[in-house]
Parts: sequence; C-alpha cells; structure tokens
Amino acid sequence: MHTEGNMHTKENSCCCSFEDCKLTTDWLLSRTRHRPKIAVVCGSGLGLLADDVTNKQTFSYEDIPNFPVSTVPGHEGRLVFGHVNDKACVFMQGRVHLYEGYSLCKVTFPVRIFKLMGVETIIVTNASGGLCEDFKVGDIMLIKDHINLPGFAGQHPLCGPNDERFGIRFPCMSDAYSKDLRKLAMSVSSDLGYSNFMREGVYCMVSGPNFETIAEARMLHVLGSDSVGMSTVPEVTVAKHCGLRALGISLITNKVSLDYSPRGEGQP
Ligand SMILES: O=P(O)(O)O[C@@H]1C[C@H](O)[C@@H](CO)O1
Ligand SMILES: Nc1nc2[nH]cnc2c(=O)[nH]1
Repeated sequence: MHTEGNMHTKENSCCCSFEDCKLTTDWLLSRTRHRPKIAVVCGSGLGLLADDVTNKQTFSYEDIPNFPVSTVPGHEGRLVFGHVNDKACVFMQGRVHLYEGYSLCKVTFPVRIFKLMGVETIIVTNASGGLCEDFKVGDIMLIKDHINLPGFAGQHPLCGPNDERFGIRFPCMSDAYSKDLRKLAMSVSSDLGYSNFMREGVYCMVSGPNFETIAEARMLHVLGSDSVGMSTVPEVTVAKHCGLRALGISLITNKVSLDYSPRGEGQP
C-alpha cells in the first residue's frame, strides 16, 4: 500500500501510542506529588488563569518527553500543577495548534496524559471570533456544541487504528460538553455578577492560520456557528473519547466581519 502523504494509514497512523502516553504519564507521576482531578487548557492570552494556583509545581513542555512545544506568542508552554480552592488541578499554560504543523494526534496528546494521570474533568478555553451578531468583544461563550470543520476533511485526532484502552471506535459526540458543568458555570457567573456578558453557543473549528474571508464567515454563520477559532474541538473530541467530562469556554476577542459594506479598505 502506498502511504506517503497520508498520515492516517495503518503504517503511519499514530505518533502517540498508548505506550508513548504511558511513558510521559509515568515521567510526570514520578516527578510530582500532585494528583490533579481537573485539567485546564489555557487558550491564547489566557495563561493568567493559572496565576492564582497555590502550591505550584511547573514543567516546561520542552522538558517533558513526547510533549508538543508551543510555538505561538501568548502560549507560555508549561504545565502548572497545584491547587485552586483546595481542588487539585493542572493547567496547560499554552497549547499547540494544527496550523503550527502538529498532527492532531500530537495536539491532543496532553489530554490523554491527563486521563492517565487520573484527571476526571477538563476545562478547555480559547480566544475566538464572534459570528453571532449579538455577541460583543469581551463576552464569554460557554460552548454547548461544536462543528469540526477539519474533521469533515479527514483531519481528525481519532483517525487511524482505535486503541480501546483509550475509548471506543465510534464515540458519541452529541453530549461532548457537559450540561451539568455548563449549568454550574452559568450559576457561578450569575453569583459573580457576570451574567451580562455570559453567552452560550456553537463553536466552529477551522484549521487557520488565516482568519476568515467574509464569504467563509457568512457560511459558518449560516451553518449555525456562533464563534470561530482554531482549537478546542480536537481536545474535547479526545476528552469525550476517553471519558473525561468537558467544559468549553470561549472568550470573544473580536467580531468577525459578515458584510462587505463598512470600514472598506482591502475588502472585495
Ligand atoms: O489557542 P486559541 O484557540 O485560544 O488561539 C486562538 C486561535 C489562534 O491560535 C489565535 C488567533 O488569534 O488565537
Ligand atoms: N478563525 C478564527 N480564529 C480566531 N481566534 C480569535 N479570533 C478569531 C477569528 O476571528 N477567527
């Protein structure tokens, strides 16, 4: 069989086998006493989410065997173990993306490490563009569902042979984002007085690295997307596959242009 150029064939299917994951997990477990139950993936510019962690222990991605290394500004590239309100957590200060040249298998490698370390809940955050006309810059959108656009084109982290030690061949994705966690997040934000900028919606992943053309943005909007970004979907897909509870949070950092008329320059 000819395999060149097709990373999902049997011969070249996985750069992150169960054994690779185990090696990385054991490496971390032997170097930290922390046993996190909650993992948080910090999106672009959101590394400060780990600022309030107590009893911190950090590892640079480049020191962790097999771990992918962030190449984008705003992604510090370190794992932070510690506690938030007495809950044992691990934060990824920075993630890697498909557009950096990483396979989705590598992009989602940390999620499987968290699972093997004993994590039960994952909070995945991102910076995204708002497509929903009601959204304002600075709004926080709880992700209720996603559209996996690269997945439609065969760029999917679960392509290739399925290892049942992680999860089943055909995982259900209709409930990838925990309803209970969304309810809890809404209730906590209301208690904090944040209701004015809390939203709920559908996040669409594109591969990037370019931002959308106006025609593309209109298409994504018509398809039911409320925000668009370049991450999160692979991580949540792999989290669901291996039985983690997921909460997805999108910070709306810009409004995506849906019409040709205003602010003219350079537009068709
Ligand atoms: O890691 P996230 O999804 O927050 O990063 C977003 C998408 C691109 O990497 C970058 C573009 O602004 O921010
Ligand atoms: N694709 C995409 N990613 C983003 N990340 C932050 N804003 C945007 C956006 O407008 N489009």
